Amino acid sequence: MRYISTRGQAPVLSFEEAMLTGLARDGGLYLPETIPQMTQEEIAALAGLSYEEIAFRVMKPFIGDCFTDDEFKGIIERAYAGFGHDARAPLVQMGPNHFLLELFHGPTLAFKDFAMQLIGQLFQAALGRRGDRVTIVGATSGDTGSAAIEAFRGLDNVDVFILFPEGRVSEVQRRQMTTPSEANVHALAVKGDFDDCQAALKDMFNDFDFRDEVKLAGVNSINWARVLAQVVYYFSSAVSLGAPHRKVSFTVPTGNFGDIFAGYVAKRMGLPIEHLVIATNQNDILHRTMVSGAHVKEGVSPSISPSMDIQVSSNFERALYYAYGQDGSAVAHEMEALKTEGGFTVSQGALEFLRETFLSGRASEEETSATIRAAFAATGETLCPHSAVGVKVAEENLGTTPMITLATAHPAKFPDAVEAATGERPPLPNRMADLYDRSERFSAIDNDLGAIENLIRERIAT
Ligand SMILES: Cc1ncc(COP(=O)(O)O)c(C=O)c1O
Ligand SMILES: N[C@@H](CCOP(=O)(O)O)C(=O)O
Repeated sequence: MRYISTRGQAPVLSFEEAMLTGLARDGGLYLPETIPQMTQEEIAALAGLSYEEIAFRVMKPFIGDCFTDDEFKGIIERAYAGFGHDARAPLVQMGPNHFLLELFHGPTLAFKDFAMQLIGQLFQAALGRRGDRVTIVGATSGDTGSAAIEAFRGLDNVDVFILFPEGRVSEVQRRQMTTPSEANVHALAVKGDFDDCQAALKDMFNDFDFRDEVKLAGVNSINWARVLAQVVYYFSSAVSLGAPHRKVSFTVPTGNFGDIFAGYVAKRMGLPIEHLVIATNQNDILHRTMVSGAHVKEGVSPSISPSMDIQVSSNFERALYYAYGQDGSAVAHEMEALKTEGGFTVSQGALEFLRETFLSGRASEEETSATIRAAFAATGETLCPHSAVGVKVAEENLGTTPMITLATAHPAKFPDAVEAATGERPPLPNRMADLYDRSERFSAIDNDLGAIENLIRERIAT
C-alpha cells in the first residue's frame, strides 16, 4: 500500500513512513493511493466479532506488510485493553430509528482514544525497530492533547509537546494535560485560539530545518493513521444494526473533519452508508460551505462545545482532494487561497460532489443546551455538548434508515455546560476522581513560531 499527498508534490510513502511523517513535505495530507474494498460477504462476516477482530480485518489492507499479522493483532489488543466497556464502542438507542455510538469509554473519555491508543502502540513498535526517537507536537482544542499525552507519557523514544489555546478548553481537559508528571510531557498554553495552534504546528512542519533537527512527528488527524483507526467503529456499529443487508446513516459532530472523513473512507470501502451528516456548532464554516460553496474563515467564537471551536478544518482538504477529481494542484491552489486570502469558492463540480457525499447542519448554543436537557429528560442519557450538537442535527435528518450519531466525549469533561442544561453535575469516573487535587505543570507562551520552536529545542536538549 502506497501513500500519496493531497497536493501531489511529496514523496510517495509506505504506511509506516506516512505515520511517522505526519504532514507531507508539500504541505498536503497523506492518503492511500487506492482505497481497499471489502465485499458484502466480508462485511457480513464481521457480525458477532469482537471490536479488536473487526479492527484487524478493516485496517489490515491499509497497513500492507509494515507489521506482521501477529504483531498487528498484538498492537490492537494492547490498544483497547484499557477501555472501560467490553464493547469498546457500544450503541445506545435514543429513539425508534436513532442510535448513539458511545465513543467515550477510553482512558481520556473522548473518541480520540480509539486512534491515539493505537498509534501509541504503532509508534512504539516502529521506533523500537528503527532505534529512533521523535518529537511529537500536537495542536488541541482539548481532547486530542489529553489523548496524546495519555498514549505517549513516559515513553523513552518520544517527547510530546501539546499546544492548547489558553482559557479555551474545559478545566477537566486542561487538567488532563497539565497534571501528568512524566518528564517527556510538555503542555504549552498558547495565547490564541485552536486555529492559531494548528497553524503554528503546520508552520513547524513547513520549516524543514526545524522539522529535521527535532525529528518532528504529528499525531493530529493530519496523520493518516489517526483517520484509519476511526474507520473501524463505522463498521462495528453499522454491522450491529444489520449492515451490509441494511443501510445506515451517520451524524458526526465535526471540527477538524477527521472523524467524518473516516466515515467517508468506510463508505468508499463498501460499507452501505446512506447519509454522512456534518454537524457543526456556531463555528460553522463547513455548514456554510455546503450551503453556499464559499469556504471563508471567520474568527473562532468560543462555545460550550469547545473542542469543535475550529474554523480551519484540516481534513476538509482530504475531502476536497476527491471533490476535485484527485487533482493535487487544484487542492494546493485552494489551500493557498485559504491561507493567504482567507477563503475560496469551491468549484461547481466539486460542490456537487460534496453535496452528494455529505449533508450538513449546525446547532446554536441555545439549541445545544436544549438538546442536552431534552435527551436527559426523554432517555436518561447525559450528552456532552459536542454529542448534543450531533443529536440536534441528526434529529433534523431522521428518515427510514437507522441514524447513528457519534457521541464523541463523556459529559463529565464539560460539567458546567451539562449542569446548566440538566441541573445535574456529571461525576468523573472513579479512576479520575482526584483530578482536581493533582498539581498542574504547563508553560504559557505567545503565539509566536520562533518562541515555540525555541522552547521545544531547549526542552529536548535537557
Ligand atoms: C469531543 C469532540 N467532538 C467532536 C470533535 C470534532 O471531530 P473532528 O475534529 O474529527 O471533526 C472533536 C475534536 O476533534 C472533539 O474533541
Ligand atoms: N477537537 C480536536 C482538535 C484537533 O483535532 P484532530 O482530530 O486533528 O487531532 C481536539 O480536541 O484537540
